[in-house]
Amino acid sequence: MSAVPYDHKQLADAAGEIIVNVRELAALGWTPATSSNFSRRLDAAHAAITVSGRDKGRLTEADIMVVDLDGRAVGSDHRPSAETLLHTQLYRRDADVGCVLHTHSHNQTVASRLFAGEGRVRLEGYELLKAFRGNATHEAAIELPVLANSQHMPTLAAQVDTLLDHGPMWGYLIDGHGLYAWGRDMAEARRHLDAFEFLIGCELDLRRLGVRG
Ligand SMILES: CSCCC(=O)C(=O)COP(=O)(O)O
Ligand SMILES: [Zn+2]
Repeated sequence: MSAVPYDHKQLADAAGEIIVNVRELAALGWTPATSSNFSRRLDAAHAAITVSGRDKGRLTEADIMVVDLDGRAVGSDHRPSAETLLHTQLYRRDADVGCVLHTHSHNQTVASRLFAGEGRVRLEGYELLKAFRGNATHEAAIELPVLANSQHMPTLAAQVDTLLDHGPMWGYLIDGHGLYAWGRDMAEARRHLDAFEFLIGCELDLRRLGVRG
């Protein structure tokens, strides 16, 4: 058995994929001021995740580390993301989850404030709803939950667990904070993240135009 219980090639591949994708997200302005965190499953017991506090627009391999699914660092002295539990809970719960992306875009943050009272953003009537796994038609509605912010990750994780008990979902907002989105792999997680961002932007514009709200 090797000294570290995960495949180094898999880690290098995952780190490369995270770096390329997060660079794009940072260029869009979705990761301001070192915010946001990103992870990819490595195997049944490990995930690669961003080191806490790093500038997500300038990630290198040294900014990606390995955690077990209890969020403990594996083979590294660095501190994993302060929000690691919100990643590992999804990997633990569903073997199909392969990638978790968390961003703090302007739209996500404004929408989280605007819709916190309702506890959700209802997304309905958009062709782009087909971007979400399992949604074959624009006629289906998606409810994007908005959770109260907390610095206590077990509190947030417990709320997410309760939501997931009620059916599949691909993301949630945290009030005044940002968006979590996930998928089977990086491509699917990106598609979900991009679709949420676009649809949230549409809902905000409709309110600015006085069409809704
Ligand atoms: C400066 S952003 C505050 C923490 C946060 O919300 C975040 O997404 C980044 O935390 P991390 O520990 O993953 O760098
Ligand atoms: Zn955050």
